[in-house]
Amino acid sequence: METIEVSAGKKTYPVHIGYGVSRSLAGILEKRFPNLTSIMIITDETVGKLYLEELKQILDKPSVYTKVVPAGEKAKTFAVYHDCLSFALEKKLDRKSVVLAFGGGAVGDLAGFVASTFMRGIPFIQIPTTILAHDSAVGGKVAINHPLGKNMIGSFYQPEAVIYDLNFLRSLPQGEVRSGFSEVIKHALISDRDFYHSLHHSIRNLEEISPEDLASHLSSGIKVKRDIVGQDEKESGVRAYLNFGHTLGHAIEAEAGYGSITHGEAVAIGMVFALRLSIQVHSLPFDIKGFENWLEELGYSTRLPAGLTPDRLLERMKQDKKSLGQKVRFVLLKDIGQPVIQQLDDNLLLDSLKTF
Ligand SMILES: NC(=O)c1ccc[n+]([C@@H]2O[C@H](COP(=O)([O-])OP(=O)(O)OC[C@H]3O[C@@H](n4cnc5c(N)ncnc54)[C@H](O)[C@@H]3O)[C@@H](O)[C@H]2O)c1
Ligand SMILES: O=C(O)C(=O)C[C@@H](O)[C@H](O)[C@H](O)COP(=O)(O)O
Ligand SMILES: [Zn+2]
Repeated sequence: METIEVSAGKKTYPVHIGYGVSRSLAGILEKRFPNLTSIMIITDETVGKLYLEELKQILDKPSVYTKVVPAGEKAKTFAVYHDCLSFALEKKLDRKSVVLAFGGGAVGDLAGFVASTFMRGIPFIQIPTTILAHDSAVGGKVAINHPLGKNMIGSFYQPEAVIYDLNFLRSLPQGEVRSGFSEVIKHALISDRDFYHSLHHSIRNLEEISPEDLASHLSSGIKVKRDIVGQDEKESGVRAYLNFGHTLGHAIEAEAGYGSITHGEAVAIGMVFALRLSIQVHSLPFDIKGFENWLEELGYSTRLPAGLTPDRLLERMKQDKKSLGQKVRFVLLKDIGQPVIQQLDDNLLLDSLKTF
């Protein structure tokens, strides 16, 4: 097991990562919350079926209530958010209660937003169960979607701890492995040439990553995130680098319909697009063809899904949270590990989308 300390704003919390770390949950709760009154687990239908009993046995406590929400992006809606708050009120949660976010990034984002707003904020713990959640469980961005844009309703609200038991990852379907790994690639591209090259050279098949290598890649990704969030909790500057690939990625998710393409697969397409722009605008020295071939070998699509038009995607990108005055701001790379944020002209974006 490894523990990575994350400092964000005034708060520092541990990320415990390793195979079997969830066994320490009861001890962590007792130590951190001596006056705990009740626990609300928020999980989704899939994770609930697979692992809820196991989690409850580890907790072995009275006053544990479970709210099961739909799997995937369907959880990140106003209706489900409302249901969770009603459930918390019905179960008489109070300010000494704790929310446990047990699932992937969708559950983590929803549960964190519930915790951040219930009684103006009660503590929560992230217990991530996907590869992607090495990213989503750390750093305190919590949100639900709006039909007009991804993660538009949310807050910055840090968890008390992240307990990342990699044993839960064993049941992930291949598409979710791929989705999650896209954020690992993102963390490598924005931070460190060696990290990126080690992924590129060693991974030819996502099904064949050894448990040790997986733990090491996830830990490296978390450290990239820790370093950035430690400098800029609320995205007034460098935190935007974590949005590499997301300007187009989020536009694709919203335009295609939330859940019709996974977050990571949309981000992979967004990264290819951002890298192509980086070559054009900053003469980024990068073998884009080699990168695209590698992604395709791993099963990613590197082009826009059918039916999405450049005009509509540009309109979506103008609604991105990084945009200012309807001017799209992109994260580009000057080199691997050297991200920059840059306003781009609408015509350049439209032309690039048309030929993408
Ligand atoms: N807050 C952040 O910083 C941040 C960062 C990245 C992504 N996100 C958000 O995270 C979400 C994507 O996260 P995700 O990919 O984890 O999605 P997810 O939570 O939707 O999980 C993906 C699918 O895998 C299933 N699943 C989860 N754990 C499983 C397991 N152990 N075994 C089998 N199936 C399992 C889920 O039921 C779901 O169907 C998006 O909404 C994205 O916007 C947030
Ligand atoms: O933590 C961040 O900051 C990120 O941008 C991480 C992203 O991977 C993640 O998808 C995040 O939810 C996007 O944030 P948003 O502010 O663009 O909604
Ligand atoms: Zn993301």
